[in-house]
Amino acid sequence: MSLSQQLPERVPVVAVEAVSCSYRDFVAVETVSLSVRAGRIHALLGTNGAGKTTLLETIQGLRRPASGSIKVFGRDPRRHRAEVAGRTGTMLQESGLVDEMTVADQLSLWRGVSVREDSVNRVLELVGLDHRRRVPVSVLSGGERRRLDFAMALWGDPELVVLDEPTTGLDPQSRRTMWSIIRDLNTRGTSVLLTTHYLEEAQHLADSVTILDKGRIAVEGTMSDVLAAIPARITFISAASSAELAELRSLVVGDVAQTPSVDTSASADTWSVTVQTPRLQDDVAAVMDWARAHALRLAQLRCAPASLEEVFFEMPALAAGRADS
Ligand SMILES: Nc1ncnc2c1ncn2[C@@H]1O[C@H](COP(=O)(O)OP(=O)(O)OP(=O)(O)O)[C@@H](O)[C@H]1O
Repeated sequence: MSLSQQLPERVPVVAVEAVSCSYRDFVAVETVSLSVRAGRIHALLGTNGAGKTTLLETIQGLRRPASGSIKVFGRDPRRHRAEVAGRTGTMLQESGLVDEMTVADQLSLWRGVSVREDSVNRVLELVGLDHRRRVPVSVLSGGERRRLDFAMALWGDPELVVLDEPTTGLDPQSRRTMWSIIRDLNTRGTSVLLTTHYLEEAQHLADSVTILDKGRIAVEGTMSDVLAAIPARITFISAASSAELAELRSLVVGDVAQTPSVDTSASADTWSVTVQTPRLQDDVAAVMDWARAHALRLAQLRCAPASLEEVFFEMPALAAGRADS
């Protein structure tokens, strides 16, 4: 069990309260609060320039917030920089790799700098770079450099891992490998704070999420609550009559939209039907009962909760809802 797991559940590993950060008179982050609970993965998302990197750097004690409070492991990360850094593995967007060194020498150098013990072989195997150990860093591909950065962040099994766009530049297979390493870490109790522009990545990995827009929180909550803010969808193609579709409207909780089907394999007079619903399970049951009662075939039937991508595109409306509440 890691030390962060020993923190009482109510004490977050990272606690950011009403933090604002400025570059001279430009406010990059405005009264943002978030927390990373022990053993959980939190995703910090946002448009370009939303303030994610500024906030991550401030959480690591590299910048002083203009106002608000930050605690990491219950400590001020600026005043207790060495202690916090000793328990945190960090992967920033810009790495501090030395091009002239071999991959293995780079990690040996890291061993000398880090307060955590580990072996070069273990971390190279973990990130799938063991076959590149003798080549200079300068010849690594962009994706391989990211993996070496990742290896340094994982050095010595830190309690908290902070990842700033960890999979940018990785091919889809390497991205999946990194996801599985992050999931494994998390299963062992490591807490993770990550930023990413890949919404599928955040949805796949994170337990909770904060979405920033121009330095302010637009959306926040557990992943399931955030996804539940947008209606789920049931879609199908059917040759239902107008009367049958009218009946469907009366049976489901959600809204029913119908358009003439563009499915060339379907016969004429078929409809593409979309049910947008806040209660997916109830409405799936209602749709199936309705189809059975009328002996209707539902072609291309799909049921899916909202994706984080849809949440992202609905962000202005969701942010307005937050402001009103
Ligand atoms: N050193 C700096 N001086 C002045 N402004 C800065 C500085 N660094 C960042 N900014 C500005 O602060 C805002 C937030 O930048 P930040 O890098 O934190 O955003 P981000 O969300 O990480 O963006 P991206 O997704 O593009 O990496 C941006 O408008 C950026 O131009």
